[in-house]
Amino acid sequence: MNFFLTRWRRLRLRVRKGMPLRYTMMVVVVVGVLLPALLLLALEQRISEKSQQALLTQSETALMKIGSVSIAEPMWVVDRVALDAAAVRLLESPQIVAVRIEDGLANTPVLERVRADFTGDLDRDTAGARLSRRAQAVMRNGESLGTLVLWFDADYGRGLLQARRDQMLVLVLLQTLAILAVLMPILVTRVLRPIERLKEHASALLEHNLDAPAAQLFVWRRHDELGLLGRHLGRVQEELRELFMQLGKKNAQLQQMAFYDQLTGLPNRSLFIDLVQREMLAAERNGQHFGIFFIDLDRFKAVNDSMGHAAGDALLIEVARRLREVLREVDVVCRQSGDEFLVLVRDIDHWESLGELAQRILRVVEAPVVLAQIPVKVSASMGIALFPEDGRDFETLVKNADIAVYQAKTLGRARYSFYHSELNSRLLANLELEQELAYAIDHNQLVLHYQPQVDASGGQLVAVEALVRWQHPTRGLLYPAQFIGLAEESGQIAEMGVWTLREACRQLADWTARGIMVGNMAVNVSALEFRDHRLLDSLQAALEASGVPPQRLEIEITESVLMAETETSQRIIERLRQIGVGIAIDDFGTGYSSLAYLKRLRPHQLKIDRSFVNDTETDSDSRAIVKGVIGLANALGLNVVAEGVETAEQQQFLIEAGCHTLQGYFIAKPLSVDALEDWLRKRTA
Ligand SMILES: Nc1nc2c(ncn2[C@@H]2O[C@H](COP(=O)(O)O[C@H]3[C@@H](O)[C@H](n4cnc5c(=O)[nH]c(N)nc54)O[C@@H]3COP(=O)(O)O)[C@@H](O)[C@H]2O)c(=O)[nH]1
Repeated sequence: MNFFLTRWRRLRLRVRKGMPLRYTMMVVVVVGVLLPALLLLALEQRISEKSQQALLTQSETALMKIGSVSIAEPMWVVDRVALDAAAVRLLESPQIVAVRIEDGLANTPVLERVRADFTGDLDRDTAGARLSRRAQAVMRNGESLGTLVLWFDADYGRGLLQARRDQMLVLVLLQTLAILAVLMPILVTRVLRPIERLKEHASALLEHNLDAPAAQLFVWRRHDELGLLGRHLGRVQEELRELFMQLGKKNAQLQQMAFYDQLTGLPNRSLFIDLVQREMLAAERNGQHFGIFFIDLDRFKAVNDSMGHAAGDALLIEVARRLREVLREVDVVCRQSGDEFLVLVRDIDHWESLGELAQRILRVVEAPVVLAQIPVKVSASMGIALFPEDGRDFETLVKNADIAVYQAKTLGRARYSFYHSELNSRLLANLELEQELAYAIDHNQLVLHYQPQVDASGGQLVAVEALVRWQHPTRGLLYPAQFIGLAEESGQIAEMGVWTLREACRQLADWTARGIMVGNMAVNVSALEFRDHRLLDSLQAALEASGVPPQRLEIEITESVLMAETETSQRIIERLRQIGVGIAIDDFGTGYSSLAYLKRLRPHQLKIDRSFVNDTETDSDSRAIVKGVIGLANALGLNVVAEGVETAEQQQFLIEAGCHTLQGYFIAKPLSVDALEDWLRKRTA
């Protein structure tokens, strides 16, 4: 029961949701054929029932008549054998169940015959309307001989009707099946299948599966409504395919723009982040490692500035090509920004392999690139961070790789460096110091110490060199080595230089005003400051503000300034000479000393580097170099200062070699203003 209930519910649900067309059609055909036929059948049954009832009544009347006529003669002659035979003959009629002949003669027994297959009771069944009883007088020549009683089977008529209904039902079913057999194939081929195809076609369109076979192969030749619909769908499909093709192209373009660098064609940072994050998930799952290389081109800005942006672009394109070439298929390189590239190095078997790959990258980058027909050599500095050791998220990994780049640059560029946490703390400390330096410049935490330079022959003070110190509130007195590099990197060196010039000139003016004779004032100017045309303005402002004559100011520049001589530095040197400010070449002999620039720039003084002075006691080569520099300076009419004089022997050697000026701890260390004044007082005392 439950089974049928569930089926019925399911069917109702299906019907409510919408039965497949095939079933609907079958139901329509079956119901459409079967229902009228059944109605007709029912009607016909009703009519037949009525007409048959009349026929049966007539037939019963006729049987009564025939029966009474057939028994009249045997009754007259009182032939009981013939009478019995007549009763038996009457029973042969299927309508008659029992026959009773009641003779009118006294003492003549009633003759009753019942059909052999009848098992009921005549009186009871008559009362129950299963039998109908009819009686008729038997007449002969107007005289009543007795009574004939017949019992008729009431079910006989119903049986006939039932048999007829069954036959009709079979006919109706056969007719329905015949109609189904003829109609259904026609409906299937002409309606259902085309609709099915249309449905598949529309579904394929809906799923954007424009190359699905249903959408591709079906050609509609019919000219009816379905054919028209099919052809329309075909056209829609064509138009959609065209539209999707265009959309696909546009999408690809957008993807290219959103995820790839337009200049180099490499993945951009967004795509790279995505790939690295996926790699992290996979690596975490499988317990693997991978590396992030941060590549920064060295002196790319110089190429851009000197050769133009087109050359800079060409260089980046070429570097990107080389990186792609040198990396394995599984690795991913992206352009992060400007001259910075990031590489995701997958499937690392051992750390050494990372170093080897980094080395290969450095080599390919260093191969000369021809830009505007000039072969240009660039190098790269690289930082390497490892997952998961150096970071478990993208930002940390890249930040640490960047810190390692900083380390590689600090170590002299054109190399790679692995990140380690110590680097991070050093960088953080530097960053902190960098921020504090800005505050220090504005809040008078910088001080100048002055180191005396004395005449070699007479020992008189001829100049002092101003050397900057940082009186740090918590770290104590900091020396230039601890913050000049930072100031140069952060650009704060320019501001610091302005302050130094102003303070040195102010102090010189103060000493002069107080009658303290220190000679000239030497101020160090870094290579970076020298490339900034604002140096001249601040220098002139310092001279004007203090009233110090330009001839009493000496600017110390290193050989590196002259080596990287730019238009600006050339102009500055030229202008300094015009103003009358002295130029001293610091650390002379340590760089690529060129006689050509000495001739061109005509500095007024050379300062022999203290490494040569230190070695004069032990190394004959150093002695020869010192003598050579002194000879050269004499020949060019330049003053020579020996720096780093630490012993009496060194001083003696330098005096004998003909050096003009001496500076070093043996004479005096760099001194604060008060200490210098004390030192002077003691000398004159
Ligand atoms: N742009 C600027 N650079 C500056 C400024 N002040 C200093 N500097 C640069 O820092 C360098 C280091 O300076 P400092 O630590 O002050 O060292 C000087 C002397 O202390 C040291 N010196 C002098 N005599 C001796 C000696 O006998 N032995 C020895 N071991 N060291 C000695 O030499 C430094 C001065 O040398 P130099 O400049 O070559 O004359 C300094 O070199 C500058 O480059 C600044 O204000 N601006």
